[in-house]
Amino acid sequence: MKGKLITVEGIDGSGKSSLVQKLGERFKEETDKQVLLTKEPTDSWLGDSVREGLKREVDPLSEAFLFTADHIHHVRETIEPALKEGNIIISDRYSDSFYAYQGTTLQGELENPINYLTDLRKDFTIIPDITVLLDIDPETSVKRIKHDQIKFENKKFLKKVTEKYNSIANKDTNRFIRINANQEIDQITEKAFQLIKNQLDL
Ligand SMILES: Nc1ncnc2c1ncn2[C@@H]1O[C@H](COP(=O)(O)OP(=O)(O)O)[C@@H](O)[C@H]1O
Ligand SMILES: Cc1cn([C@H]2C[C@H](O)[C@@H](COP(=O)(O)OP(=O)(O)O)O2)c(=O)[nH]c1=O
Repeated sequence: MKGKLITVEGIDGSGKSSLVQKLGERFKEETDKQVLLTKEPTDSWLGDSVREGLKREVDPLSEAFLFTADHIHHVRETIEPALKEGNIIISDRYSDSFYAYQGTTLQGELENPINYLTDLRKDFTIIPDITVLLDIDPETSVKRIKHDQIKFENKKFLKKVTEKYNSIANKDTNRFIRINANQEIDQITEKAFQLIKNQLDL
């Protein structure tokens, strides 16, 4: 029995964490499968190192490898075993965050950052069965953020990340579901839930 990997993506403040919680509740109500909620950066010490890096000035290539160490750990320790068990996994961020954010921080440093980053991970990542991309204007998403802002949480940067997300999603329309995040959370949840259920035949 093979499980399903669902990922939720979008810029900071787009509503990912809220959606993951609500989707988790919906799937628990409607299926007899185990539902596992997870996230990147992870809660492990590798995730702590990533969060430490987010508070510091660090060169973007080193930072990309920190994110990648955390991702490998996440795939091996959490994703692979849960898929083997037949679980439904919902991850709050995953590799598309990496391609969109590090694709932006490495712009100008590498010739084609997204190709480089995709190639870097191709031998050990597991591609999600479906990815929900929350569409929102950075002006709106930044206003929603209540904690002290970390380095990526500014409109100019998030505009560039949005362009990267759009270009990644446009190349993989079978995997991506795009939802307008400027609606009530319950509406977003219901739309995402129905689309995922239909597409994955759950
Ligand atoms: N659909 C929505 N409409 C209005 N506010 C929202 C919505 N979804 C989330 N929020 C609020 O916006 C803030 C950021 O949401 P969160 O789910 O943490 O986003 P992310 O995980 O993408 O950073 C939180 O205060 C949350 O309550
Ligand atoms: C997983 C991942 C996150 N990030 C960034 C996005 C966020 O700005 C930051 C922390 O992620 P997160 O805690 O999910 O932030 P938020 O809840 O505000 O969306 O790390 C990357 O740059 N690359 C990655 O591969």
